[in-house]
Amino acid sequence: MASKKRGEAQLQMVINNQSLWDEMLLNKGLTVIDVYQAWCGPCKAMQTLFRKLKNELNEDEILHFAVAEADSVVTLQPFRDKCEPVFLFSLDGKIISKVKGANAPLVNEKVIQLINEERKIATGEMVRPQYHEIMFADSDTEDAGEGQDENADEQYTIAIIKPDAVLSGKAQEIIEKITKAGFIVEAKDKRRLTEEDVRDFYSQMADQPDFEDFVSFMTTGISFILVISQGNNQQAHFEEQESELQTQLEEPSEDHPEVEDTDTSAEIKKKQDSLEDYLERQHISQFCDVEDNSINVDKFIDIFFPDFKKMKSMKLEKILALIRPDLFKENKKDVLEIIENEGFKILMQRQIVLSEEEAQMLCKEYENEDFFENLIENMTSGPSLALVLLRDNGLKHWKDLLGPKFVEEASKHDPESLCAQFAKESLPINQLYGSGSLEAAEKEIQHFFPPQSTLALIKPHVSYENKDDILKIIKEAGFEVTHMKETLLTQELADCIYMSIKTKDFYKNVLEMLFEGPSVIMVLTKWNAISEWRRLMGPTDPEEARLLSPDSIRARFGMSVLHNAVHGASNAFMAEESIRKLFGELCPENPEEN
Ligand SMILES: Nc1ncnc2c1ncn2[C@@H]1O[C@H](COP(=O)(O)OP(=O)(O)OP(=O)(O)O)[C@@H](O)[C@H]1O
Repeated sequence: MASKKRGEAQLQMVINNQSLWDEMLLNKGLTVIDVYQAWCGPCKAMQTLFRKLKNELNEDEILHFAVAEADSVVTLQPFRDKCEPVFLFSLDGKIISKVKGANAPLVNEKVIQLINEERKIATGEMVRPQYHEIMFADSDTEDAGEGQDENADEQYTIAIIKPDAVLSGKAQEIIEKITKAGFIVEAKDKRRLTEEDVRDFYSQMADQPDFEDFVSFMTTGISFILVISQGNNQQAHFEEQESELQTQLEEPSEDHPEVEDTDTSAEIKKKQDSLEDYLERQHISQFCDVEDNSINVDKFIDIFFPDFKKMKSMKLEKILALIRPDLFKENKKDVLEIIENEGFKILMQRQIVLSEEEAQMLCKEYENEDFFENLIENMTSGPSLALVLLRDNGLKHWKDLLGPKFVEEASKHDPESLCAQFAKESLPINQLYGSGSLEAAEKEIQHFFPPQSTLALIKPHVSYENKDDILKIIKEAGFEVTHMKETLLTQELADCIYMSIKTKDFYKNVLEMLFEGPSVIMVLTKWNAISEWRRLMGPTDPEEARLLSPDSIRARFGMSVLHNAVHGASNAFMAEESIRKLFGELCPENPEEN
């Protein structure tokens, strides 16, 4: 599609959406992918190496090269906004290795080694190794150079919250404490443990006299089983914990008799690293048992979460969620808080009174129920809140959180589910809705949040110094930078962008300002993009912006009415006209209504 990439197309396939990414994974043999950012483009320097490898190895069947824009592919989300190029190696449908930075010798060596292996596998000289898929950690602190199998780096702990804590409603509190301390709950399940599970997990206690009683206690009720990782932000909690521990040192109590005066900062640091120690300090270790021996952890992950590795590699999923009218009216804040605490990012939200058709579409599964008519009436009676949620494994997590569809079942078997917690008399079903599948989610999001494109411009006076800051703000606001180029505008282009002020006295000043240097011209896409971008820009006059909208771009980077940092199309007609003029046939038309 983008003509600037036409010259590269022969060497590198262009991946600019998730389905092309998924298709690429089906490539036979090895694919080397240059993951790039829209504003800096693919790594030109490495293309020389790729061309050389392509010619010298002469293995077009099993050696492919690709460029993938981090912003357009959901899987590549962890690489967004990173300045350094990243090269991924895809083999046999898995990303098995990663090289950070334009490290030509390392990439060269890896390609040659992997192609040699492929050749041997093809001739039967060697068996295909079990490749481990690497995880894409969103971390700036990883070493530059070769990325490793990040699975090997992940240290997991299994925690079991016992039935008595679940029964007394303490489980959620414990999980909240753990996450607040900076640990990450990677997977969570509620289940009644079998006798075999308990004997296996607690095998070290098997010779204790009351072990049989313990087994029967553990198997009588529901436990919570968690896979926990350390998380990068634990350091942020370190100071808090350190001061807590220092207080304990200063005021020894019966609860902490073992803490000695000689406890140093290093010792404290060691303590904050262990979940077990943390639970002990919080006096909740009697409710939650921990296993952190890596061999056992691996074994129990396979037993309790057979899909865990698959789940980890599933990456981010976008779903549509809906808070039905009664719940929206009464408990909107509580629900939104839970959504955020559960690690969902709210990408878009919109208050909407559903049409009858829309209500029927979302309630199709109940169409044969007695209460269907009542349900549709209820759903169209007032505003609902539609949300686009993003999270690792989002579809399943949202379903688990909602719990059963019917209130009766939820209250009986899953009282902690949102269905039970937020039940209302008006409906026998869950007050919250979630997409049934990823395919349904895509359609529903498209329906409720149709994407719109607008033209945006970073004016010359800030295009050099503040471009990156402004782009960061744009991305954080959820815009997709669909197209971008840096150019010195001609009068013809300026006339098109500013057609509505061409007759104004100050237009000559506007032209002068535009000719001061290159502008960054972009197509920004998201739901409601035209008005959202104008809101993000702020009022025309930066002085007014600083008063009325201090976080806006013009408030932060504008100097005067003329030098006010950014421009945005005022309406759909202007957006379409100027996009067509500046980017030609590249951009699809906006939907009728947005
Ligand atoms: N009185 C003025 N004197 C000088 N320049 C002005 C004046 N009014 C507007 N401008 C400039 O002309 C641009 C276009 O004016 P318009 O009235 O369309 O404002 P806007 O819609 O807020 O801004 P934009 O169209 O750039 O997004 C403004 O961004 C500003 O730089």
